[in-house]
Amino acid sequence: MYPILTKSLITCPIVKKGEYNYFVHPITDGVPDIHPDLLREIAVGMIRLMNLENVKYIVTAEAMGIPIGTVLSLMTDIPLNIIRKRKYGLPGECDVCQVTGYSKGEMYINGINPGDRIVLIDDVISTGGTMNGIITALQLIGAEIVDIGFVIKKGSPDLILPYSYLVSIEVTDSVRIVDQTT
Ligand SMILES: O=P(O)(O)OC[C@H]1O[C@H](OP(=O)(O)OP(=O)(O)O)[C@H](O)[C@@H]1O
Ligand SMILES: Nc1nc2[nH]cnc2c(=O)[nH]1
Repeated sequence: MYPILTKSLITCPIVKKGEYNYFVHPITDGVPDIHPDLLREIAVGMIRLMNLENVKYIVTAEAMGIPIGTVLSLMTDIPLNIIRKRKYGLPGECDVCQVTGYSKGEMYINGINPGDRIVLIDDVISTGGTMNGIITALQLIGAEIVDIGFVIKKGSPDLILPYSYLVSIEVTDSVRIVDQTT
């Protein structure tokens, strides 16, 4: 179903971050480079998969949600809202606590208002820590989360809302494809 994405995953390197098996891939790291045919395959797949009806923003997290979010925005004409790792101190700025399998930090939401219909997208979900923090903050703001989509599901994340993905993987000393959406 996603031949370019699956081939790129099977061949990508793994590095250790402590005990965490971290796969290094064009879409999740920009390394070694991002090919347009891979971006196109992913964007078409995500547009087919997601409900984008009357959506005000495609919302994604800095940094690696940005390439996919940009392509989706260009293809759908829906504006992109980026949750940043930089604090601006603007009125209404909302803090997000981010915990992943290998890092902890803060992210900041600007420009989303109560009642806004939004979709959330990201390159990968692993523990679900990043997206659960984002969902909780957006629910506090009062945004309407219409749909959530990832390119890659790694392992068995625990997310507080339903979501879809293109390809599911397990990562040990290599990447194994578990399933793909059709
Ligand atoms: O489900 P989780 O365990 O939370 O992991 C998923 C998050 O990890 C990556 O971001 P990262 O914080 O590495 O930042 P980057 O996009 O700047 O590389 C990825 O872009 C997701 O946002
Ligand atoms: N590139 C990359 N990003 C991640 N985000 C969460 N887990 C991973 C991983 O294994 N690789």
